[in-house]
Amino acid sequence: MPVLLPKEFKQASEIIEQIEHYGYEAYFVGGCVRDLLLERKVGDIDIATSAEPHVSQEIFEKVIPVGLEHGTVIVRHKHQSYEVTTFRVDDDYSDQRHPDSVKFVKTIKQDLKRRDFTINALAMGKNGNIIDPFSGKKNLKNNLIKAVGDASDRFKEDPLRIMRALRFSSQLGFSLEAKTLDAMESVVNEIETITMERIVQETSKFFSGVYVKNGLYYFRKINITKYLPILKKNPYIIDRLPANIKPLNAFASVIAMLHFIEPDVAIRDWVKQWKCSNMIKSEAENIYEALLTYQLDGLNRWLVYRLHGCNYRDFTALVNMLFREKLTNEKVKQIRNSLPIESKKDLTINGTDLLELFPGKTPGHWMGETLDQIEKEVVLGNLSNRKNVLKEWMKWNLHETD
Ligand SMILES: Nc1ccn([C@@H]2O[C@H](COP(=O)(O)OP(=O)(O)OP(=O)(O)O)[C@@H](O)[C@H]2O)c(=O)n1
Repeated sequence: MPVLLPKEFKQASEIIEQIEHYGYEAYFVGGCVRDLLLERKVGDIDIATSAEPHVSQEIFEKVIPVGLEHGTVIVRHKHQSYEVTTFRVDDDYSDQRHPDSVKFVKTIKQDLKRRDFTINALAMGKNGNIIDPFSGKKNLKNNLIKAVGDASDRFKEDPLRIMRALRFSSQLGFSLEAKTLDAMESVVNEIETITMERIVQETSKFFSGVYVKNGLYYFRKINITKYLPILKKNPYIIDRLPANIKPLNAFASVIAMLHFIEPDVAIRDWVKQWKCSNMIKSEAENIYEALLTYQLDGLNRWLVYRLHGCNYRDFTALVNMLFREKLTNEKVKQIRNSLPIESKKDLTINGTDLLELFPGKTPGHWMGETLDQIEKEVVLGNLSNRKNVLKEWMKWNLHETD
């Protein structure tokens, strides 16, 4: 029975129709078919075709040649982007892969054969008919992650697939088939050959999985910590993860959690060794600061004021995991909405006012420090954000000669 196509697939099927019109084959492939069959939210819609990239470039008006040597172009259609890739086999999935590692092949079946897991080796025609040479549908039904063909070969082609398997077990809650798991265990050391950027991407998806507890079971089982920076020297950190671990959306939150569990490993060391951006570093510090404040004082206005909005959800999850509380996102938002100011800029006084008030003083650190103090008092509700009130406060607390 063909699958009923949702709107986004119907629009994408216009691309398939167009390719077929020119006498070539084309199918939806990979994660989008898997997620459609699982009734999960579908991410990118990828298309595989017998047409070579130069043909796609001729067929479509808006084509971005993102990886011609690997057979990939992006087709823009009705304001959406679709990766269209020629049927191929690939012996090398690394970032620095050599163009010679890719060979174009004739059939969709050959293309599906080089893919990592049976649940990802599914193709679907424009009318929803499924092509499933490796029983991917059965494995989806049985919640099983099973490598296509020889598992060791699949993992040796791209050791990142070991992390992908763990990531799918965390996202989908699936089990790992015995031979697939054995193969992962026996080649797990090859993880060290992969660039940190790819490892971080997968680890981040791993910790955001709804079934992260399930994923962690396999993570521990294959001893992957032996081959990951920092964790190889401190494997106990993983054992100390909260038993009621919850999904975390951002990798910064994962770093904050790991640093909270083992404060001897600094956030800057995680960031350096896992080659993360400065943005991840500052968000990790922001969340960690909030966790420490919570541990000392509980949820207060100052904590919420300092915490970046993008971190609310993960902070709430971390509090519930690490302190076994029942904090809700709504509670945090409620406090945020009750704050008298959103940032220092909203204070009714500024540096110029300070200098006017104390003409004898020379500009310096005292100005920033005073404004910091006032900011905190206003946020905590101890001072009203009215110019005359703040001026009065300063007269009492600061002296001309200080
Ligand atoms: N190392 C890899 C990476 C990808 N693939 C294949 O390429 C498809 C697309 O890969 P990608 O977009 O990275 O992952 P998805 O499986 O689509 O999952 P998601 O989009 O959720 O990350 C996969 O389904 C799989 O068939 C593979 O065989 N080996």
